[in-house]
Amino acid sequence: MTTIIDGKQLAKQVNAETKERVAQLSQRGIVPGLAVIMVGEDPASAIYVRNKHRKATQLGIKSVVRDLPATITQAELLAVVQGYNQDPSIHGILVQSPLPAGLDERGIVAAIDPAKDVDGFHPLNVGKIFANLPGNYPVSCTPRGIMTMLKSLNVPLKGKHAVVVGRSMIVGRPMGALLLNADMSMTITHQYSENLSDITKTADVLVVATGVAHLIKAADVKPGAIVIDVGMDRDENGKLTGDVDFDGVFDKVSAISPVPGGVGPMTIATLMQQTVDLCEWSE
Ligand SMILES: Nc1nc(=O)c2c([nH]1)NC[C@@H]1CN(c3ccc(C(=O)N[C@@H](CCC(=O)O)C(=O)O)cc3)C=[N+]21
Repeated sequence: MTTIIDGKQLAKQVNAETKERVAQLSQRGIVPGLAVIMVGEDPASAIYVRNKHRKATQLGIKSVVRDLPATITQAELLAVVQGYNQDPSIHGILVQSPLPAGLDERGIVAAIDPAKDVDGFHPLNVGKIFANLPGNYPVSCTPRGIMTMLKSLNVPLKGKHAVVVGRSMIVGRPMGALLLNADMSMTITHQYSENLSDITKTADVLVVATGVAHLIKAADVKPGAIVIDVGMDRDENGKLTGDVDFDGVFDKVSAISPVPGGVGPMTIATLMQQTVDLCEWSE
């Protein structure tokens, strides 16, 4: 029996908890605030931003979407970020990625107040997670959501082998850090890894975030493995699909997250959760 890790259902549970926490805060006259900065007109980004805005509003979070032209200069964008840094009604700031060419995304992210860095992309917060420092700080939402998914399975992770395919700053690297912090053995692989299949076949937990549709097939997974698919790819018919050949690996693994309905909804739920975290931590 293979468990389908239902990210949509789990996201509903997380969102219900978030909504309850927002209600508790409102009794003290506090409203968590999220500012989403979107530069240019990337259509995919526009949809994501709209979804985030809708979810935040549903949960009682104040959501501000700032649409800026692709022609904005680095200095002007920095000034917008600094405005939200100074704004006490805003607890989380997110700069939708990717930024148009010509803007230095790293420089913009580094200008966000680390205490308002709801994406967990600021180098200070990235450093903390890699150092496994105790205390309260934001963590990249997709990996944090994936940890929530893994915990929902109620299987021990300690001492097991986690393999992450992909080494991005947003998913692969922080994912590896969280799995390591959960006392797993941890391997990060990437596009230059030799004998990738030999490595993925040793994974008790396999997290795949490459952007290559159906890269991982049945021959690449260990029997009984837990597989998390972070892919957001399009198949030949333009349909959303993952980095894992879901149908092919299904019978071989113990648990797998689908695309859509897996990691995506959990990323948004975690973003909302972390907005409320930042608000509570600022009190
Ligand atoms: N600063 C920043 N922070 C982000 O968190 C961020 C970003 N930039 N840039 C773009 C990516 C992408 N991302 C997604 C979130 C949810 C779904 C999601 O909910 N997907 C649904 C389906 C969506 C569909 O059908 O197209 C699902 O997987 O079921 C997808 C993608 C957040 N991102």
